[in-house]
Amino acid sequence: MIDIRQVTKCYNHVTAVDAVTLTIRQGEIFGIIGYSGAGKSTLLRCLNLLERPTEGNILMDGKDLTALSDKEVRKERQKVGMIFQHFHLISSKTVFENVAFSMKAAGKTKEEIKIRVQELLKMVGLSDRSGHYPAQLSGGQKQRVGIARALANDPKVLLCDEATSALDPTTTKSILNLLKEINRKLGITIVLITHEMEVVQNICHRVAVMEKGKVVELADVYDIFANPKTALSKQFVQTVHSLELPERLLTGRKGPIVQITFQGGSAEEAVISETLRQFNVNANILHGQISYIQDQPLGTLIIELIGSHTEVQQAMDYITERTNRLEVLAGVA
Ligand SMILES: Nc1ncnc2c1ncn2[C@@H]1O[C@H](COP(=O)(O)OP(=O)(O)OP(=O)(O)O)[C@@H](O)[C@H]1O
Repeated sequence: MIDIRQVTKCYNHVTAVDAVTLTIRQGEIFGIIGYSGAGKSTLLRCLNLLERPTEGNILMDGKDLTALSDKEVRKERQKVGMIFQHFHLISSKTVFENVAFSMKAAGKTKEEIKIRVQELLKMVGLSDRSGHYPAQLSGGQKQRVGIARALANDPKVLLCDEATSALDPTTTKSILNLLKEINRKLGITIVLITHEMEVVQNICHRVAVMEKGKVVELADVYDIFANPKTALSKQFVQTVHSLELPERLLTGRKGPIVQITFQGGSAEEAVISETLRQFNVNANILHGQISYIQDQPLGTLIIELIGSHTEVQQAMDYITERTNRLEVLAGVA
Protein backbone atom coordinates (compact mmCIF):
# COMPACT_ATOMS: atom_id res chain seq x y z
CA MET A 1 0.00 0.00 0.00
CA ILE A 2 1.28 3.46 -0.89
CA ASP A 3 0.10 6.40 1.17
CA ILE A 4 0.61 9.78 -0.42
CA ARG A 5 0.06 12.42 2.24
CA GLN A 6 -0.22 16.09 1.39
CA VAL A 7 2.59 15.83 -1.17
CA THR A 8 3.73 19.06 -2.80
CA LYS A 9 6.62 19.43 -5.23
CA CYS A 10 7.81 22.86 -6.30
CA TYR A 11 10.44 23.77 -8.88
CA ASN A 12 11.44 27.40 -8.27
CA HIS A 13 8.13 29.19 -8.85
CA VAL A 14 6.26 26.23 -10.39
CA THR A 15 4.11 24.05 -8.15
CA ALA A 16 4.13 20.82 -10.15
CA VAL A 17 2.26 18.77 -7.50
CA ASP A 18 0.01 20.59 -5.09
CA ALA A 19 -0.97 18.98 -1.76
CA VAL A 20 -1.94 15.58 -3.16
CA THR A 21 -3.31 13.01 -0.72
CA LEU A 22 -4.32 9.54 -1.89
CA THR A 23 -3.88 5.88 -1.08
CA ILE A 24 -2.91 3.28 -3.66
CA ARG A 25 -4.08 -0.15 -2.58
CA GLN A 26 -2.01 -3.31 -2.54
CA GLY A 27 -2.45 -5.27 -5.79
CA GLU A 28 -4.47 -2.72 -7.76
CA ILE A 29 -3.75 -1.11 -11.11
CA PHE A 30 -4.01 2.59 -10.42
CA GLY A 31 -4.11 5.14 -13.23
CA ILE A 32 -3.19 8.82 -13.09
CA ILE A 33 -4.54 10.76 -16.05
CA GLY A 34 -4.18 14.42 -17.00
CA TYR A 35 -3.13 16.71 -19.81
CA SER A 36 0.48 17.67 -20.41
CA GLY A 37 1.87 19.68 -17.49
CA ALA A 38 -0.74 18.45 -14.98
CA GLY A 39 1.99 17.04 -12.72
CA LYS A 40 1.58 13.31 -13.41
CA SER A 41 5.26 12.50 -14.03
CA THR A 42 6.36 14.53 -11.04
CA LEU A 43 3.90 12.75 -8.75
CA LEU A 44 4.96 9.34 -10.11
CA ARG A 45 8.64 10.17 -9.58
CA CYS A 46 7.86 11.27 -6.02
CA LEU A 47 6.59 7.74 -5.28
CA ASN A 48 10.09 6.24 -5.41
CA LEU A 49 11.72 9.50 -4.41
CA LEU A 50 13.39 10.07 -7.79
CA GLU A 51 12.00 13.49 -6.87
CA ARG A 52 11.97 14.40 -3.19
CA PRO A 53 8.68 16.08 -2.28
CA THR A 54 9.05 19.68 -1.12
CA GLU A 55 6.40 18.92 1.50
CA GLY A 56 4.42 15.89 2.59
CA ASN A 57 5.15 12.18 3.05
CA ILE A 58 5.23 9.00 0.96
CA LEU A 59 4.61 5.84 2.97
CA MET A 60 5.22 2.46 1.40
CA ASP A 61 3.75 -0.37 3.49
CA GLY A 62 3.82 2.00 6.43
CA LYS A 63 7.47 3.04 6.01
CA ASP A 64 7.93 6.77 5.49
CA LEU A 65 10.34 7.06 2.54
CA THR A 66 10.63 10.82 2.97
CA ALA A 67 12.20 10.26 6.41
CA LEU A 68 15.02 8.05 5.02
CA SER A 69 18.55 9.02 4.00
CA ASP A 70 19.50 8.89 0.30
CA LYS A 71 21.35 5.61 0.92
CA GLU A 72 18.32 4.03 2.60
CA VAL A 73 16.08 5.33 -0.19
CA ARG A 74 18.27 3.60 -2.80
CA LYS A 75 17.73 0.30 -0.97
CA GLU A 76 13.96 0.79 -0.74
CA ARG A 77 13.86 1.73 -4.41
CA GLN A 78 14.77 -1.86 -5.30
CA LYS A 79 11.24 -2.78 -4.23
CA VAL A 80 9.88 -0.49 -6.93
CA GLY A 81 10.33 -1.18 -10.66
CA MET A 82 9.88 1.51 -13.28
CA ILE A 83 9.21 1.52 -17.01
CA PHE A 84 9.44 4.50 -19.32
CA GLN A 85 7.86 5.86 -22.49
CA HIS A 86 11.19 5.76 -24.35
CA PHE A 87 12.33 2.49 -22.73
CA HIS A 88 15.77 3.81 -21.52
CA LEU A 89 17.64 0.63 -22.48
CA ILE A 90 21.44 0.58 -22.63
CA SER A 91 22.17 0.42 -26.35
CA SER A 92 25.62 -1.18 -25.97
CA LYS A 93 24.24 -4.08 -23.92
CA THR A 94 22.27 -7.11 -25.11
CA VAL A 95 18.72 -7.87 -23.99
CA PHE A 96 20.14 -10.34 -21.44
CA GLU A 97 22.62 -7.79 -20.09
CA ASN A 98 20.00 -5.05 -19.88
CA VAL A 99 17.76 -7.23 -17.73
CA ALA A 100 20.69 -8.53 -15.65
CA PHE A 101 22.15 -5.06 -14.98
CA SER A 102 20.23 -4.13 -11.83
CA MET A 103 20.52 -7.68 -10.46
CA LYS A 104 24.30 -7.41 -10.50
CA ALA A 105 24.04 -4.14 -8.62
CA ALA A 106 21.79 -5.88 -6.07
CA GLY A 107 24.54 -8.47 -5.45
CA LYS A 108 22.94 -11.56 -7.08
CA THR A 109 25.21 -14.42 -8.19
CA LYS A 110 25.89 -15.24 -11.84
CA GLU A 111 23.80 -18.42 -11.62
CA GLU A 112 20.86 -16.64 -9.92
CA ILE A 113 20.98 -13.96 -12.59
CA LYS A 114 21.03 -16.49 -15.44
CA ILE A 115 18.01 -18.39 -14.15
CA ARG A 116 16.02 -15.24 -13.33
CA VAL A 117 16.72 -13.49 -16.64
CA GLN A 118 15.65 -16.59 -18.58
CA GLU A 119 12.44 -16.73 -16.51
CA LEU A 120 11.71 -13.06 -17.12
CA LEU A 121 12.41 -13.19 -20.85
CA LYS A 122 10.05 -16.16 -21.10
CA MET A 123 7.37 -14.22 -19.24
CA VAL A 124 7.60 -11.25 -21.60
CA GLY A 125 7.81 -13.49 -24.69
CA LEU A 126 11.41 -12.69 -25.66
CA SER A 127 13.29 -15.93 -24.91
CA ASP A 128 14.65 -15.98 -28.46
CA ARG A 129 15.98 -12.40 -28.34
CA SER A 130 18.38 -12.73 -25.41
CA GLY A 131 21.52 -11.93 -27.47
CA HIS A 132 19.99 -9.10 -29.51
CA TYR A 133 20.81 -5.42 -29.01
CA PRO A 134 18.06 -2.80 -28.47
CA ALA A 135 18.56 -1.39 -31.99
CA GLN A 136 17.54 -4.79 -33.40
CA LEU A 137 14.16 -4.73 -31.60
CA SER A 138 10.77 -3.18 -32.36
CA GLY A 139 9.25 -0.62 -29.96
CA GLY A 140 6.99 -3.24 -28.39
CA GLN A 141 9.91 -5.63 -27.91
CA LYS A 142 11.99 -2.84 -26.33
CA GLN A 143 9.18 -2.17 -23.87
CA ARG A 144 9.00 -5.89 -23.07
CA VAL A 145 12.72 -5.75 -22.19
CA GLY A 146 11.94 -2.65 -20.08
CA ILE A 147 9.27 -4.62 -18.23
CA ALA A 148 11.55 -7.64 -17.69
CA ARG A 149 14.28 -5.33 -16.37
CA ALA A 150 11.82 -3.60 -14.02
CA LEU A 151 10.78 -6.98 -12.59
CA ALA A 152 14.33 -8.29 -12.16
CA ASN A 153 14.61 -7.59 -8.43
CA ASP A 154 11.07 -8.82 -7.57
CA PRO A 155 9.50 -5.42 -6.90
CA LYS A 156 6.21 -5.02 -5.04
CA VAL A 157 5.29 -2.01 -7.13
CA LEU A 158 5.68 -1.20 -10.82
CA LEU A 159 5.59 2.46 -11.90
CA CYS A 160 4.76 3.03 -15.57
CA ASP A 161 5.56 6.44 -17.04
CA GLU A 162 3.49 6.73 -20.26
CA ALA A 163 4.60 3.17 -21.03
CA THR A 164 2.60 2.83 -24.24
CA SER A 165 2.58 6.40 -25.61
CA ALA A 166 5.32 5.67 -28.15
CA LEU A 167 3.63 2.50 -29.44
CA ASP A 168 1.03 1.78 -32.13
CA PRO A 169 -2.48 0.68 -31.04
CA THR A 170 -1.94 -3.07 -31.54
CA THR A 171 1.39 -3.08 -29.72
CA THR A 172 -0.16 -0.91 -26.99
CA LYS A 173 -2.84 -3.55 -26.46
CA SER A 174 -0.31 -6.35 -26.19
CA ILE A 175 1.80 -4.41 -23.67
CA LEU A 176 -1.30 -3.55 -21.62
CA ASN A 177 -2.28 -7.24 -21.65
CA LEU A 178 1.18 -8.15 -20.43
CA LEU A 179 0.92 -5.63 -17.58
CA LYS A 180 -2.52 -7.02 -16.66
CA GLU A 181 -1.11 -10.55 -16.60
CA ILE A 182 1.82 -9.45 -14.39
CA ASN A 183 -0.61 -7.78 -12.00
CA ARG A 184 -2.84 -10.86 -11.88
CA LYS A 185 -0.16 -13.55 -11.69
CA LEU A 186 2.41 -11.82 -9.48
CA GLY A 187 0.06 -9.57 -7.48
CA ILE A 188 2.27 -6.56 -8.19
CA THR A 189 0.71 -3.14 -7.60
CA ILE A 190 0.89 -1.08 -10.79
CA VAL A 191 0.75 2.71 -10.93
CA LEU A 192 0.60 4.14 -14.42
CA ILE A 193 0.36 7.62 -15.81
CA THR A 194 -1.22 8.35 -19.16
CA HIS A 195 -3.07 11.00 -21.12
CA GLU A 196 -5.17 8.35 -22.89
CA MET A 197 -8.52 7.37 -21.38
CA GLU A 198 -8.48 4.22 -23.48
CA VAL A 199 -5.50 2.97 -21.47
CA VAL A 200 -7.43 3.67 -18.26
CA GLN A 201 -10.49 1.85 -19.60
CA ASN A 202 -8.41 -1.12 -20.69
CA ILE A 203 -6.38 -1.84 -17.63
CA CYS A 204 -7.01 0.27 -14.51
CA HIS A 205 -9.12 -0.53 -11.46
CA ARG A 206 -9.12 3.06 -10.14
CA VAL A 207 -8.06 6.40 -11.54
CA ALA A 208 -7.04 9.84 -10.30
CA VAL A 209 -7.65 12.76 -12.65
CA MET A 210 -5.03 15.52 -12.30
CA GLU A 211 -5.14 19.18 -13.25
CA LYS A 212 -2.67 21.92 -12.27
CA GLY A 213 -0.91 19.69 -9.76
CA LYS A 214 -4.09 18.63 -7.95
CA VAL A 215 -6.18 15.48 -7.99
CA VAL A 216 -9.61 16.76 -9.08
CA GLU A 217 -11.38 13.39 -9.15
CA LEU A 218 -10.66 9.93 -7.79
CA ALA A 219 -12.93 7.00 -8.64
CA ASP A 220 -13.34 3.40 -9.68
CA VAL A 221 -12.85 3.25 -13.44
CA TYR A 222 -16.38 2.01 -14.09
CA ASP A 223 -17.83 4.89 -12.08
CA ILE A 224 -15.81 7.53 -13.86
CA PHE A 225 -17.10 6.29 -17.22
CA ALA A 226 -20.69 5.90 -15.99
CA ASN A 227 -20.84 9.12 -14.01
CA PRO A 228 -17.92 11.52 -14.45
CA LYS A 229 -18.26 14.37 -11.96
CA THR A 230 -15.84 17.06 -13.12
CA ALA A 231 -15.75 18.79 -16.52
CA LEU A 232 -12.22 17.43 -17.06
CA SER A 233 -13.25 13.82 -16.42
CA LYS A 234 -16.18 14.27 -18.82
CA GLN A 235 -13.74 15.46 -21.49
CA PHE A 236 -11.55 12.40 -20.98
CA VAL A 237 -14.53 10.03 -21.02
CA GLN A 238 -15.77 11.62 -24.25
CA THR A 239 -12.48 10.83 -25.96
CA VAL A 240 -13.50 7.17 -25.71
CA HIS A 241 -17.30 7.27 -25.40
CA SER A 242 -18.63 9.93 -27.68
CA LEU A 243 -21.90 9.59 -29.51
CA GLU A 244 -21.80 12.64 -31.74
CA LEU A 245 -24.93 13.09 -33.82
CA PRO A 246 -24.86 15.14 -37.02
CA GLU A 247 -26.65 18.49 -36.44
CA ARG A 248 -29.31 17.70 -39.07
CA LEU A 249 -30.46 14.69 -37.01
CA LEU A 250 -31.23 16.92 -34.03
CA THR A 251 -33.62 19.19 -35.92
CA GLY A 252 -36.93 18.54 -37.63
CA ARG A 253 -37.73 15.45 -35.58
CA LYS A 254 -41.21 14.27 -34.60
CA GLY A 255 -40.40 13.78 -30.92
CA PRO A 256 -37.73 14.42 -28.30
CA ILE A 257 -34.29 12.93 -28.76
CA VAL A 258 -33.05 11.36 -25.57
CA GLN A 259 -29.75 9.82 -24.53
CA ILE A 260 -30.06 6.88 -22.16
CA THR A 261 -27.16 5.45 -20.17
CA PHE A 262 -27.47 1.85 -19.08
CA GLN A 263 -25.29 0.79 -16.16
CA GLY A 264 -24.59 -2.61 -14.67
CA GLY A 265 -27.80 -4.64 -14.45
CA SER A 266 -29.91 -2.21 -16.50
CA ALA A 267 -27.57 -2.69 -19.47
CA GLU A 268 -28.65 -6.30 -19.68
CA GLU A 269 -32.39 -5.70 -19.35
CA ALA A 270 -34.81 -5.09 -22.18
CA VAL A 271 -35.81 -1.62 -20.91
CA ILE A 272 -36.60 -0.17 -24.34
CA SER A 273 -38.75 -3.02 -25.60
CA GLU A 274 -40.64 -3.07 -22.28
CA THR A 275 -41.21 0.70 -22.59
CA LEU A 276 -42.61 0.27 -26.07
CA ARG A 277 -44.92 -2.51 -24.88
CA GLN A 278 -46.24 -0.49 -21.95
CA PHE A 279 -46.75 2.89 -23.64
CA ASN A 280 -48.13 3.83 -26.98
CA VAL A 281 -44.87 5.25 -28.31
CA ASN A 282 -42.42 4.41 -31.08
CA ALA A 283 -38.64 4.59 -30.72
CA ASN A 284 -36.39 5.53 -33.56
CA ILE A 285 -32.84 4.44 -32.77
CA LEU A 286 -30.30 7.06 -33.88
CA HIS A 287 -27.08 5.92 -32.24
CA GLY A 288 -25.80 3.48 -29.63
CA GLN A 289 -22.85 1.62 -28.19
CA ILE A 290 -22.08 -0.79 -25.40
CA SER A 291 -18.68 -1.13 -23.73
CA TYR A 292 -17.37 -3.51 -21.12
CA ILE A 293 -15.31 -1.93 -18.37
CA GLN A 294 -13.85 -4.36 -15.85
CA ASP A 295 -16.28 -6.86 -17.45
CA GLN A 296 -19.26 -4.69 -16.51
CA PRO A 297 -21.48 -3.46 -19.34
CA LEU A 298 -21.99 0.28 -19.87
CA GLY A 299 -24.38 1.19 -22.66
CA THR A 300 -25.45 4.43 -24.31
CA LEU A 301 -28.39 4.75 -26.64
CA ILE A 302 -29.79 7.79 -28.42
CA ILE A 303 -33.41 7.45 -29.52
CA GLU A 304 -36.23 9.63 -30.77
CA LEU A 305 -39.50 8.97 -28.91
CA ILE A 306 -42.59 9.46 -31.03
CA GLY A 307 -46.14 9.58 -29.60
CA SER A 308 -48.55 11.84 -27.73
CA HIS A 309 -47.08 14.35 -25.27
CA THR A 310 -48.45 12.42 -22.28
CA GLU A 311 -47.36 8.96 -23.45
CA VAL A 312 -43.86 10.21 -24.36
CA GLN A 313 -43.52 11.84 -20.92
CA GLN A 314 -44.67 8.64 -19.21
CA ALA A 315 -42.24 6.60 -21.29
CA MET A 316 -39.38 8.96 -20.34
CA ASP A 317 -40.31 8.73 -16.64
CA TYR A 318 -40.37 4.94 -16.88
CA ILE A 319 -36.95 4.79 -18.58
CA THR A 320 -35.51 7.21 -16.00
CA GLU A 321 -36.83 5.02 -13.19
CA ARG A 322 -35.33 1.89 -14.73
CA THR A 323 -31.95 3.32 -15.76
CA ASN A 324 -31.42 6.43 -13.61
CA ARG A 325 -29.87 8.27 -16.55
CA LEU A 326 -31.95 9.91 -19.26
CA GLU A 327 -30.86 13.16 -20.82
CA VAL A 328 -33.00 15.10 -23.31
CA LEU A 329 -30.74 16.19 -26.18
CA ALA A 330 -33.30 18.00 -28.34
CA GLY A 331 -36.96 18.70 -29.11
CA VAL A 332 -38.85 18.31 -25.82
CA ALA A 333 -42.41 17.36 -26.72
N1 LIG B 1 12.73 19.46 -13.39
C1 LIG B 1 11.85 20.45 -13.52
N2 LIG B 1 12.19 21.74 -13.39
C2 LIG B 1 11.30 22.74 -13.50
N3 LIG B 1 9.98 22.55 -13.78
C3 LIG B 1 9.56 21.30 -13.92
C4 LIG B 1 10.46 20.17 -13.82
N4 LIG B 1 9.73 19.03 -14.02
C5 LIG B 1 8.46 19.42 -14.24
N5 LIG B 1 8.37 20.76 -14.18
C6 LIG B 1 7.11 21.54 -14.36
O1 LIG B 1 6.14 20.99 -13.51
C7 LIG B 1 4.86 20.94 -14.15
C8 LIG B 1 4.34 19.51 -14.18
O2 LIG B 1 5.18 18.73 -15.04
P1 LIG B 1 5.01 17.15 -15.22
O3 LIG B 1 6.06 16.71 -16.19
O4 LIG B 1 4.96 16.51 -13.90
O5 LIG B 1 3.56 17.08 -15.89
P2 LIG B 1 2.91 15.89 -16.71
O6 LIG B 1 1.48 15.89 -16.36
O7 LIG B 1 3.66 14.64 -16.46
O8 LIG B 1 3.10 16.36 -18.20
P3 LIG B 1 3.58 15.49 -19.49
O9 LIG B 1 2.44 14.55 -19.79
O10 LIG B 1 3.79 16.53 -20.54
O11 LIG B 1 4.85 14.79 -19.07
C9 LIG B 1 5.07 21.56 -15.53
O12 LIG B 1 4.72 22.92 -15.47
C10 LIG B 1 6.56 21.40 -15.76
O13 LIG B 1 7.04 22.42 -16.61
